[in-house]
Amino acid sequence: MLDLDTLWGEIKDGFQQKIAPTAFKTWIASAEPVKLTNNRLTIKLPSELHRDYWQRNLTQPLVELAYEYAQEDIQPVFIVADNTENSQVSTLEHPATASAPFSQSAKLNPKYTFDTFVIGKGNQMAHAAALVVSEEPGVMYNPLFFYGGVGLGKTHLMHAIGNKMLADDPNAKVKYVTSEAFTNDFITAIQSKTQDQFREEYRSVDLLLVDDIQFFADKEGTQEEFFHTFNDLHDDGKQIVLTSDRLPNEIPKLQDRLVSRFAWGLSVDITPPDLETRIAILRNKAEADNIAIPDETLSYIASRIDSNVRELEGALARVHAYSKLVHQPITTELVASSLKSLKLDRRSSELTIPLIQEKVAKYYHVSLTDLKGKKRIKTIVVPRQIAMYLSRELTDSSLPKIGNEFGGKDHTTVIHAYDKIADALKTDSDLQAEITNLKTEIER
Ligand SMILES: Nc1ncnc2c1ncn2[C@@H]1O[C@H](COP(=O)(O)OP(=O)(O)OP(=O)(O)O)[C@@H](O)[C@H]1O
Repeated sequence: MLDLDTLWGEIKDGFQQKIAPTAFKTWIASAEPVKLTNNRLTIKLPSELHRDYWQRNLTQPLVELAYEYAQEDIQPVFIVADNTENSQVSTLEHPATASAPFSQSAKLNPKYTFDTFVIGKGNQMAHAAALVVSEEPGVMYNPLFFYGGVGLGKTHLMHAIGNKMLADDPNAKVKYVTSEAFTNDFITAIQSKTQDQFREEYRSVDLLLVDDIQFFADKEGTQEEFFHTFNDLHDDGKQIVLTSDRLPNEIPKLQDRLVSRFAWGLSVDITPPDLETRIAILRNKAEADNIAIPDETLSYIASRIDSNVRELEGALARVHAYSKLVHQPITTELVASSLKSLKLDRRSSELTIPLIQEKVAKYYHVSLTDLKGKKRIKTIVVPRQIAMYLSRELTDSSLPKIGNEFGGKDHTTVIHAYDKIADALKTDSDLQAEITNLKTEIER
């Protein structure tokens, strides 16, 4: 009589011999055997994307492995765990085309690989999609669109795709840009009349990675150019990967035709890591940087910092620096005092009103002059009030000083702005999220 656990154990062992560790971690370790009746093996998978991958690539090996062990024909049945409501899959297929030998132009961070990425609930699907795309670029999910809050690993995954593709084929042409760099390149091309070179550069790649495309908002000309770049690459079956802090249809002033094209592939969100994942990320990082730190102290840091991974890594680096400074090993007490004192130092010395103004202006796509000016248009007034609010929250500056920094406004204007935002924050969840994002950006 075949027993579920033993059979699954054998199948897992078999896969471990057959496929690479990253693939094993992504596809096999995340699968859960549920039952075995009449030689039908029910397997629960974390998402539809995982199910598609199993059906396409792993079913046959599974049947063979099961037969090797049990001498029986086992038929797998896949069910999907119910946690994929945020993802939109469309299965437009495009044949992959052979890549030409181009010179490499990617500026990828070599540390951002699949191996150094910790998989958790909030990023499991994004990670799996990234792996599929790196293995078969231009075939399944094109474009692949990652969205989510700051510092959650979107850029990391994007680079991991590029790094994997180059490891598999060093001649592949991979280009990584932020949307701002794309815009700047485009403007330079117009100014220097080198549009042809610009097009050649962007339309001859095998993989185009564009980070933070929310900054395309309002830039008509750039969007037009990007539309054509996108079409050319997509028509040629070249892979495009995009990231943004929100879904395409939530990006203000993003042309409808871009929004609809971005929906052709797969959009997948990344949500903040849970406690276990945060601890695992910290442990990996501590090991990679040779930092000796007890488990309970790792848990303490992970429980204190829950917003984003960049902050988590920053905290570990600060604690490490502090322990060297005071010549003491890292303990929970040391961490508590170092996080506290460093936070206070930072508050008084680095957080200035101009820094807050710069970040707020960038976030809402308004100019610094307008932010500090007198225009009464809503799209400028609200960011101005938010910048005043944050100046009062995050610095020790007096009301008159804040008013002064905003083009010589009266302190009553600052009080009014502060109250308005504080009031709206009680009920407006969008505003709450924006303020949280901004604080993270400012305190980064
Ligand atoms: N799951 C993870 N495992 C390991 N490291 C991670 C993970 N998620 C994020 N990181 C690390 O956190 C840092 C921030 O990640 P990243 O820059 O990719 O964030 P992002 O989502 O692109 O943020 P932004 O919107 O600000 O561009 C990086 O150093 C990255 O390596």
